[in-house]
Amino acid sequence: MLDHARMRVATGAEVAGDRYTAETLGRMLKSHVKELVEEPDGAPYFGRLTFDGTAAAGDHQGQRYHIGRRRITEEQGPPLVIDWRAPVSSLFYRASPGDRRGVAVRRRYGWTPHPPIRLTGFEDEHLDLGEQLGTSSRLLAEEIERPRVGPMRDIVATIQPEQDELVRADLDQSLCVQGGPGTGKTAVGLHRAAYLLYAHRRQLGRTGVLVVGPNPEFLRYIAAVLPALGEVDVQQRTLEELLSEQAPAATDTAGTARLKHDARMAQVLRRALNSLVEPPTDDIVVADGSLRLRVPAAALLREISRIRSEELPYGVGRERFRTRIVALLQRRLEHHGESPNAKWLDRTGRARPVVETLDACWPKVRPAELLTRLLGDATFLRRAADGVLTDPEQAALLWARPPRSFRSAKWSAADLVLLDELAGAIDHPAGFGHLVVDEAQDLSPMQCRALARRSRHGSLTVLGDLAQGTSAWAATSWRDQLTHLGKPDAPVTALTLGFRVPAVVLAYANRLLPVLHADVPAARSVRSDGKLDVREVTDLAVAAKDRVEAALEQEGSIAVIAADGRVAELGALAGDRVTVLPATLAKGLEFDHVIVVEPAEIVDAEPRGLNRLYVVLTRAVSRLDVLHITPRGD
Ligand SMILES: Nc1ncnc2c1ncn2[C@@H]1O[C@H](COP(=O)(O)OP(=O)(O)OP(=O)(O)O)[C@@H](O)[C@H]1O
Repeated sequence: MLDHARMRVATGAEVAGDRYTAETLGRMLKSHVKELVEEPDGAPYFGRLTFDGTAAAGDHQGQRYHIGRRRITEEQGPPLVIDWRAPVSSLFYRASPGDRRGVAVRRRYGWTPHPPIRLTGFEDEHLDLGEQLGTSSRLLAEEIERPRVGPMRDIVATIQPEQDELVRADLDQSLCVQGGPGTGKTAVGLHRAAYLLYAHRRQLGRTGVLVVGPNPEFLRYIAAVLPALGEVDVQQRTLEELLSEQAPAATDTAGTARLKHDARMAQVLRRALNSLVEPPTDDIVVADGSLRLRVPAAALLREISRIRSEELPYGVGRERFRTRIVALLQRRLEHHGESPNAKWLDRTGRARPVVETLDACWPKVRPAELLTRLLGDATFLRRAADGVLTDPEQAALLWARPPRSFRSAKWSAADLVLLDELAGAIDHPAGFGHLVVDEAQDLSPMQCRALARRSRHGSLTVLGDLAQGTSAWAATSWRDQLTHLGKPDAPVTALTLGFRVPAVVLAYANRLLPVLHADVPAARSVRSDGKLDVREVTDLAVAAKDRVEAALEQEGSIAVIAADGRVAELGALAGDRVTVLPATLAKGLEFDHVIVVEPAEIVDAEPRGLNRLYVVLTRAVSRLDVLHITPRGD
């Protein structure tokens, strides 16, 4: 393919007609070559389907196809390798002896994990003879047991049938995946993004796909998956990055933050906005040549109430009001036997009396301006919050020392969410065609609304685990969370097969489940390997050092995870393969060997500390060491 593409660059330059066409064509061909050259050095294919000659095989009777990350073609003839996302490839993931649709043999290929890429073996399933390996596939086991070095990898070669169903769900289908630790939620979400881009390239090229993750560390870990699948145009952001370019410059107390994240705040903000709309005090009079066109205040008031009943975004309402005023003036003009043109309409919309009425009755407003007023002016807040927030709640919202102007206001993280709500109530933000939301159990109702606004005309893939909820507002029901996300009817599917955490480690962590206040099915591991070592020690730092040294004798990544307050003291253990990680940043990550230092401290550090511990204990791919001084039951 590369040779052909290069040749085309050469001939293209010679044969193209005028200079402009030649240049455009040349650029196009060159970027194609660049794309091919930059293709990550991966296995050219990972699977093969052999169809039988029966009618069930349909168009594929007697055919044999190789399946890979990308389609590979020669200049002519059928493709040598079919894209894993093509319709026929779904049989590679889903065909079974009971429902084989003409597939006689499924073959999986194994390759060396690093360049130079060499084929190491293959594995056949004769579906026509009733063979099915399922999760006992040796190549699947090798793939999931392979040491984790560097960033997260794609799973195209081993996507499981229940994962594939989620990956290939229709674009207009929003869905929610409740999955225990390591069941592949993140992997499914990323592969779904890649699949949707393949199946709806044009539509999504226009509207965009966005992946939202909990923090920058997590995004760095997953960043390479989509590019490895050839998709470089997906935006991957934290919610904070999505909502605001500014970083928070103030902090709220826990209680105030919680209140600001409460869904009732949306109502308060909406009421504050609406309270800016005032009835007109005077008629509008516009001079037009010798005519004086008048619209009575009563008519203006009627228009205002009509527009308000439509519940448009505030800014759209203001423009609608302008249009209606102009229409009323136009009617007066026509009354005098004149018919106005577009220029007249435009000019009148900007005429001083019209703008004055508009500014008086439906003033322009900036989110920061309004929020400053709301948090700084007890009377204004009371008007907006009366009957929605209690008196103590209102008092908790008010700034102790209001800033001089909205320009010098210092916003907390929660304030930035409120500002986004206001911006969205003034004018709808641009949305995405599809949004993948990871760790969605941790989103507050107000954060959910921010995402709902951005997917009004698109669909959502919502991923999470109620048992791993650690925020103060963590969800306890997916139905409620989906309602805040604007997709109340999205089906919730559970994934329970764990691909990361070995059975012995998962069984240990799952003992926490009954106290996590989450009604979720326990995950069970497909991995029987792995090691768990729980030790009572006398000196945590010395013990941690000792465990790190032992861990370094084996292959793979190592993480020392401790309560945030203890991390500094362990910092010196960090090294080439060793990460020292505060418990609050462990979410979504994975390491071959995890050393947890003093679980009791992790639990005590925050209100949902037990859930945090559950997250921390389930980061291990192969080995988990738990070091503790404090005896705590088990
Ligand atoms: N079908 C599969 N084949 C091979 N590996 C898989 C498969 N599904 C998931 N994995 C691997 O299992 C690990 C866990 O997957 P992932 O991080 O997507 O799980 P998760 O459900 O998001 O976990 P958590 O909730 O703990 O963050 C990853 O390394 C992923 O590549």
